[in-house]
Amino acid sequence: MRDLKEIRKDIDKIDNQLIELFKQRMDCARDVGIYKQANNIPVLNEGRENEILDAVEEKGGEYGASARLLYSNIMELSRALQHNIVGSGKELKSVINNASTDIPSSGIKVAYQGIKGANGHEATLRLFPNGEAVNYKSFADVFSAVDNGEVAFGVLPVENSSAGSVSAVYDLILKHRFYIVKALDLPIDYCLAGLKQSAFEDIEIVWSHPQSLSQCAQYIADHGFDSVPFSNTAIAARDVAKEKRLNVAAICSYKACEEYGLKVLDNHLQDNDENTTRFIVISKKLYIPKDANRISLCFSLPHVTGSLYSLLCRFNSLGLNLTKIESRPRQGRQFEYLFYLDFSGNVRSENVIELVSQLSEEMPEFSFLGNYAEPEFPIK
Ligand SMILES: C=C(O[C@@H]1C=C(C(=O)O)C=C[C@H]1O)C(=O)O
Repeated sequence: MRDLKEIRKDIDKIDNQLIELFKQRMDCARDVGIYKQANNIPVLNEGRENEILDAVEEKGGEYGASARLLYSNIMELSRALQHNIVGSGKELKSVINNASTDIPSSGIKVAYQGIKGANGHEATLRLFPNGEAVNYKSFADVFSAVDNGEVAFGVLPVENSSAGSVSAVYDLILKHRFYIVKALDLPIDYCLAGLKQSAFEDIEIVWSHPQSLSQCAQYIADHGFDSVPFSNTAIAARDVAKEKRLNVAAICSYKACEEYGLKVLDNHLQDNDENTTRFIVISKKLYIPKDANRISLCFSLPHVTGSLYSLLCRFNSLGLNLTKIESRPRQGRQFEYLFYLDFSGNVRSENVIELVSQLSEEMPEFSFLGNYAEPEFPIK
């Protein structure tokens, strides 16, 4: 067995050579960048990269796979350097520089899905206390209202702490690619809302939105209730009041229960005490408030091995914290996905804007969805 001190001495010697070679390689990459800028050549050259990766894998012998991984990282870094030199992402930078900082708070209409008393209505009141909340039937209708200018903003639920993502909304975000300008994590508390003349023992059937049924799945199973999906919790409450069936109750907010003249038959039905739903605000116009701390992007991945891995490496190398990544299948394309990604940061910091600009050039179907302020903890 070799002596540990001796081996470490060798490693130090090799590292000294490696770092010199790494610097020389980066200098070459920089020169290639200068050439590319002068000759208007794109930074990424997949063919060349694949040739290099295949060659190092072959030469790497028993460490072939590791050599490939090491080189894919090195090339990622050399590309990042070249993007800086060629000034990638000019269009995006100008969009970001021209964004307004102040989101109007009054004299505006804000769309939400459902009716008065819905969680979306509550989120809208919290996000725009001085705005005019306008209700729409479906999530798609909220997007259309923003699209055709009927409203300035739309409020949509994207994720619940126990039931997960609202995938229908993600699909609409990826389709329309409006900007996200605000977000909020709203605590969600459900009651069992029945007719004034019903007693808890009469209830056999519960009506609610599928997300809410899922957040109360254990409660529903424990009581042996049959559940019926509704387009919205407040609509379920309104219809319980309208249809007057003694054995039916809605699972809805306390506000909806009161709004539609129902009686609380049971409290706090959610399986998880810390039940919250994250809402976002969509807009056709970009606003980036000064205190923005969250960035959302969407894109598809280039058809190269490890492209998701190398993307994540780039965030890691800048110390940026991903808070969400969601993949949605692309319509009509088997096993191809669009990615939606959130991370912490502000585009006014240099490393963040550089990274986003680079991705805007390299990721197919890239969109910058926004940089907005989101409280770190759920509001009370
Ligand atoms: C250095 C170049 O630019 C990029 C980086 C590469 C590398 O680091 O080897 C290879 C191809 C390009 O995607 C080049 O084009 O040669």
